Amino acid sequence: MKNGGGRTSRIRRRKLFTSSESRGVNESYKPEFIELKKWLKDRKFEDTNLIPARFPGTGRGLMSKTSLREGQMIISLPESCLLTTDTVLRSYLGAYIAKWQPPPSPVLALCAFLVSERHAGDRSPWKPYLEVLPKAYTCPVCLEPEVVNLLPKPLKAKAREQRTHVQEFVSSSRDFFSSLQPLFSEAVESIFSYSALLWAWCTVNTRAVYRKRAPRQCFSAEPDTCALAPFLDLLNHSPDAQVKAAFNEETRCYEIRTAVSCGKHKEVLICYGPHDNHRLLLEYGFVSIRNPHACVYVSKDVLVKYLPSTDKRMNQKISILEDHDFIENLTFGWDGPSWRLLTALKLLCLEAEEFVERIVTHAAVRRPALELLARESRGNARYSANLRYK
Ligand SMILES: C[S@@+](CC[C@H](N)C(=O)[O-])C[C@H]1O[C@@H](n2cnc3c(N)ncnc32)[C@H](O)[C@@H]1O
Repeated sequence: MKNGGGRTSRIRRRKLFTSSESRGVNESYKPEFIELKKWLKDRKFEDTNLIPARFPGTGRGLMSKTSLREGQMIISLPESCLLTTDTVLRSYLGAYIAKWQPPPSPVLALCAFLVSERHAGDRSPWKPYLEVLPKAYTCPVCLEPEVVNLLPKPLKAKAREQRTHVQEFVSSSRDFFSSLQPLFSEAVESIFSYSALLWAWCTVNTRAVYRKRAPRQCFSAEPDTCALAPFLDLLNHSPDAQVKAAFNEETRCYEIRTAVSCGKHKEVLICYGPHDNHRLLLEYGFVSIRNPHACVYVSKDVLVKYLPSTDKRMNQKISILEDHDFIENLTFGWDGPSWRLLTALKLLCLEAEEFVERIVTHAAVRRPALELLARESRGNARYSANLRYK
């Protein structure tokens, strides 16, 4: 078949891309969404202008039924719909958490509750929510080692760290799960299996909204900031989405308002944060094609490889950068090198005399010397960013 490369086929391709990106296929008729809507209504959630739909670019998300005005409330989810550590403490797990030593983390409590409720099946009051949760995830911890091996080096290292973290999270919680045995007729090992806990961990990590709770004695010192927000958690990410999202202490609802107007039948997106694609893949299992925060990580090996091998001070310079946490997260973005990368490069490129004068002989004031380099680099990074847009 001939591969069309002419002007007409380019225009056709472009049109297809634009229309398929904005048009979603309504999924609100699906039984699981009808059940979810009833469940939300029972908990005083008012109907919204949004419906579940599937989009070619982003997958399942929420679509506007009507056009939306700037500042319009699009979701107001009552506290009673949120799944938080309060929900867990009020449940049958509460007494077990309260007496367990050392205290479990807030995330462990949420994961244990999710696994236990999913195991309860039809008996779970959370069933309509559990039914719409993804069955599997695409975060690196879920990928086969051969796939992880194909990732760029710094990301590969972070993906392996994530796997180790989850494995430790599960193995260090085994005794806690054993303590829950009186609640179940089946063996807890089969209920709280690695795959069940991996699913729960990914559910919390890819879907939870930020809702800070004061520390409590029954939990470990890790911050308690995750809340699962049914329906609201169907919103996909766009780096340039403009919405305002926060828990309103007066209305006791998690509220989302548009910051700009939005057309009818468009996907409504929120911004998960100014994340680069490494972070999006690690935390959410996807990458964003036109990501203004996309960047390339520069490893220590690459830095050393392209600097003069004759520099006798290279090892000393590298260890100064390591000591001051300036060897990780060095990146090139759309605007050129980040100020961290510029700082590292400045230090590594200092001539012997200047290096001795500015850094070595002032060992006691090394931090301020580095800070000065960093400040100069911040200025340069901003300057190169401005140049790009002129
Ligand atoms: C809070 S959920 C959003 C709803 C989700 N799409 C669903 O079907 O349940 C976050 C997950 O949605 C997916 N996602 C969000 N934004 C995306 C995007 N721009 N492109 C592709 N997938 C996206 C990722 O799998 C991410 O982990």
